[in-house]
Amino acid sequence: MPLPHLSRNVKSTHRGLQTFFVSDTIREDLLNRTAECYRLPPPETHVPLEVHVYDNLCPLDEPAESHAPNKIFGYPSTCFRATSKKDGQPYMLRRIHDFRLEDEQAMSAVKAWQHITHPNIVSLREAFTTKQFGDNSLVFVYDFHPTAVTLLQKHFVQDHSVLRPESMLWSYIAQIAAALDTIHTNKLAARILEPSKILVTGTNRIRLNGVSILDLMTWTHETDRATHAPGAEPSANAQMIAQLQQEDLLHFGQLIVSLACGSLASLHHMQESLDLMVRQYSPALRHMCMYLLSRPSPTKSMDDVMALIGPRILTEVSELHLANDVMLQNLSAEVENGRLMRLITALGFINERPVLGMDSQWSETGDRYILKLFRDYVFHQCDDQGRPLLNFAHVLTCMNKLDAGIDEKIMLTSRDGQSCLVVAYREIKLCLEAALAELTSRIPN
Ligand SMILES: Nc1ncnc2c1ncn2[C@@H]1O[C@H](COP(=O)(O)OP(=O)(O)OP(=O)(O)O)[C@@H](O)[C@H]1O
Repeated sequence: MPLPHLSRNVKSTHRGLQTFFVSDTIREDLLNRTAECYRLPPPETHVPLEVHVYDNLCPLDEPAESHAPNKIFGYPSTCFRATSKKDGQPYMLRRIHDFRLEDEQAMSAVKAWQHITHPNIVSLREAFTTKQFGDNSLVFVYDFHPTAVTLLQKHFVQDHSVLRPESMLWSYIAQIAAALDTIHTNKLAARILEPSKILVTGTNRIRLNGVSILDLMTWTHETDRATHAPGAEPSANAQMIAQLQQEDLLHFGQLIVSLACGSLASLHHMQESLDLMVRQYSPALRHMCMYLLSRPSPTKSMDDVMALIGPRILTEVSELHLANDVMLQNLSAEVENGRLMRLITALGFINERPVLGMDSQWSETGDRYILKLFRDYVFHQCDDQGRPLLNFAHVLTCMNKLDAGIDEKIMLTSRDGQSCLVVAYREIKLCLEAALAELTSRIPN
């Protein structure tokens, strides 16, 4: 019988430990993510103890001397990781400083975004106003993606242009297009497609960050008031959305050009940048950018963009399936380990238990004696010279066989070497179940 997650052609003693566990890269990534969720703020950081239903605030931005207005929002903005007191989960709080929301009705602008769940959009949870920062602040709450960096941090911090692999660009394009398609279908516009407002996690997974902020902020400004006001012409709002969607397509094109040329300055000399793209990339990529950068028109839409991406979406889908297979493989190894952990715990409950009821010999007698010898057989093996053998593969193989309760027999020897027992894993499994049942029956109600 093939044992779970053990290769059939390799001797158990020759298999590396990594066969039995989640891969080092994935483990390290997950550990870093967990650490990031619990990272403490640097000493002397002044943050409120709690804001609305969130506490444990930890700043995510670099410490700044002063809070200059953010270029995108027009107001200073700072980001925090914080823990929700409602569900204990970490969230990302974006505070817009010193922003007075004139009309609570403006909050309706975030409602439409709260319903959007998309793998390439950072989900918006809620927005609220607060005085807990000592001013009138507006706060947007998003999902927290530990260890995320922005596209700006990942691709534009160096002071020289670096060309990007085309496959990576198409992957970004497919993901951004998927996000925009959902946004536009929901009669909304992203409005912000800036490298500093796109998050990257893992290898190349990206998410649009900061959705809804401009919708809410401009709602309170005179420009939007008329279109959102009760009784306003519905077509006025639809027109405005259509215009903002066209701007999304332009910004999308600019983003690709700057990524392809490896510099934000490339947008200041567009013709030169497009010429560079002709030399370095496929005609399809340039064609895509030309379409996105073309003059807005009622017929220009995400549908056409999707058609232009065409077969490259299949590459993206295949890559995702492959990544999913790897994850599933890693997950199954960990599920096996969880199962074995339960068996080892059961042995721990029984072995060396000093007393059960009035019986001080319980763990040394009957079925339990076999379990004690089995424990020695699994964990306390020595070589000919009596030196300890720490063979993980042996432990896992034994525990897998015990779990399966197979008929294979093994020889168990007492510590003094005076007695030997030949028992099948099936019998050891029965002993374990019986001893555990006896322990369970003693648990007070
Ligand atoms: N939802 C999130 N989950 C995890 N980290 C986030 C999230 N949103 C932002 N961050 C991190 O917080 C930091 C600040 O984000 P922000 O959007 O302010 O970027 P920025 O580069 O400081 O841009 P700006 O100059 O516009 O303030 C970034 O390092 C970013 O990676």
